[in-house]
Amino acid sequence: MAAAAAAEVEKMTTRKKKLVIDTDPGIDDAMAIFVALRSPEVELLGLTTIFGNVYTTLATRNALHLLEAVGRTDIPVAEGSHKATKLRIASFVHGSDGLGNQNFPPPTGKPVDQSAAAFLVEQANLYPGQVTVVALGPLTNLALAIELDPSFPKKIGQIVILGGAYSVNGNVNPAAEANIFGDPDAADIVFTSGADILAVGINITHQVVLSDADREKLEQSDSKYARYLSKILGLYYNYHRDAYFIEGVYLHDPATLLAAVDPSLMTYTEGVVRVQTVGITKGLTVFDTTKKRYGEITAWTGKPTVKVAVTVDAPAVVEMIMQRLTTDD
Ligand SMILES: O=c1[nH]cnc2c1ncn2[C@@H]1O[C@H](CO)[C@@H](O)[C@H]1O
Repeated sequence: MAAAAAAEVEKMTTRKKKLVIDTDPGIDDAMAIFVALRSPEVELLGLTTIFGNVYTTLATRNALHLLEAVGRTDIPVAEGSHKATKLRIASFVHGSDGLGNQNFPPPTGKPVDQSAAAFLVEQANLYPGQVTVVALGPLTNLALAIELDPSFPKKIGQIVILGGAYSVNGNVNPAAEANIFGDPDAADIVFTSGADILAVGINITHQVVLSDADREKLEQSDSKYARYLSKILGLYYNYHRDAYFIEGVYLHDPATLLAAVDPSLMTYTEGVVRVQTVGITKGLTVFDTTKKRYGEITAWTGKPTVKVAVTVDAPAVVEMIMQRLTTDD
């Protein structure tokens, strides 16, 4: 009996985290996908695609291409929604092909015959409470999954969101961060859905910088992941130099992926997040720390709380990313 219990404990502690990455690849998305593939703690169930850095069709093509580039065609790709209210594509950050204007040949594989939202609902039903979705683009697919199955928020294990700018300016405009701005209505649905949510904003990811020295190390590494990334990083570096006046690039997506793998890399505070969906502050994430009892009912009152990252061990995150990308399987 004791042995059986011990075996069960062993199974629990060695069980890999089941992840689905909802992604708009994207240069830092490529890094995040590769870090996931190099993470022994992770079982990658699939990729779902979304517009943002590129249109959804290209996101699907790039997701398939990235998996082919590193020999992981065993991982399914489900294509996501093509539409938000108004599409804004960040080709100025990632290039018109989304992968540093390298114009790679088209992938040979195809997405599964199922929408991203249906794939997400299916995985949540297959492994209730065990699937973590790492959402690296606008939250349209997740909002559609909730529409498809209102019990999705309770069945999904956790949703780790790269999205929002908490007490700092946005990166689209002073109000809004790109992923939330991409579909603010979807974001508000997801944030107030009651799912177990961990949000990582650009107040965190702007602390996680890949320096020029790190880039050189990547270039010197002969891991297939580092070799691939070295090809596509140039444009992303140029963008950061021009837009942010920094030598280095922000590791938004891989940092968020690692928060899903090891939440102890960040600290969090809990409260209610609502998203502004109209006007000049469209896409603004407004966080109520629930520290004050307001005199009247507000749009935040009684809404489910989420965890928002407030600090990050940035050197540890960068080191983990570098370690995983500069070694091979
Ligand atoms: O200046 C920008 N405008 C639009 N998108 C950006 C910018 N910088 C980075 N990203 C992309 O949006 C997410 C983080 O907000 C990341 O996925 C990043 O690749």
